[in-house]
Amino acid sequence: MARSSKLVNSETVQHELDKAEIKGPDAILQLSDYGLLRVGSLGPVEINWLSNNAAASLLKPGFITALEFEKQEDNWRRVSTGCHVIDKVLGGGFPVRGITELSGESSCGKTQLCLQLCLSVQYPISQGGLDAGAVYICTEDSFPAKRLQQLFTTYPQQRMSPSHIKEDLPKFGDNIFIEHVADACVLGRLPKLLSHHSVKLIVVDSIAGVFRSCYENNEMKHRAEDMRTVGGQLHKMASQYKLCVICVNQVTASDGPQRSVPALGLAWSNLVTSRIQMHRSEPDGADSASQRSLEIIFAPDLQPTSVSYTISEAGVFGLAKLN
Ligand SMILES: Nc1ncnc2c1ncn2[C@@H]1O[C@H](COP(=O)(O)OP(=O)(O)OP(=O)(O)O)[C@@H](O)[C@H]1O
Repeated sequence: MARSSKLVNSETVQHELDKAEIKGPDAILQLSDYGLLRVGSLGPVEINWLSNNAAASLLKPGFITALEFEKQEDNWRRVSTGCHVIDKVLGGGFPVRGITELSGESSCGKTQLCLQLCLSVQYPISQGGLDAGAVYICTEDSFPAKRLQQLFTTYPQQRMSPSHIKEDLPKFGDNIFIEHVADACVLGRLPKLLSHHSVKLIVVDSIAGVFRSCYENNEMKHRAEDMRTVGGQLHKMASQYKLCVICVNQVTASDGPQRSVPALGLAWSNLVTSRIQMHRSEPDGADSASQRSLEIIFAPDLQPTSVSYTISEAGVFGLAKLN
């Protein structure tokens, strides 16, 4: 580590990192403060010291070339949702680093938002996309193909002003790769696909579905190991291909919208870089704009905040606050 502090015993911190198998500044920065708090016995002072030093060790002192600058930019890109209200809360969109978990009650709109991102990622970088395709891995329900078809026509109209709509819109359907898998081999064919196609978004809908079926009660340790393996693979792909990974997750023990707890427990939570939760307070059929909200629970670079949204034929769109 580049800096030291009288308050922090760097050897103890290093020991805790080694125990948790967290190697290098990249891995440290991919964890939120919440995630770091769960690493051994680190306290807020150590975490602050650790994050500052990890960031400092990545920042090269002095001049960098324009090419290096552009490469650094690639590490911090985001996929716009196509809605400036939601993007504002997300710091520009969904990040291409680490794992972003999108959790929420049934029918709150998680799948809708992910479908929308599969289109948005295909837009040019200048328009908030990443000029690349998406992989959609369904682990539970079948892929909502009809709804996606509808979005092909409705989403671009809402996303851009009519003067921007041109005939050279991306051919959305050609760049979305769909797979149905329901076990821990969920990422089996992905490496090959990623090496042959330009993909910048992976959606796993849902991550709970991967670990639901094939474990008995006495196999929880085995399940946690599989979770670490799958999480590690996703982190590796995100960093190697600089792509955005979104894991949809269900919530359990929902006792009012603020108390919903994402499924899979701590073993999974420790692997998540950013946790975003969608809420829906009324049953289907009673939709009203203010009854849905999207909340940042934790993220390394975002404030905990929330925004109301509505779902229309064109997708998920935020509602600007009235002053
Ligand atoms: N064409 C549409 N127009 C308006 N709203 C729609 C449309 N299609 C779906 N919705 C809304 O989206 C909601 C379902 O969202 P979605 O399928 O993303 O839920 P989910 O959070 O993924 O739920 P689950 O966890 O059960 O899969 C419904 O409440 C429905 O009102």
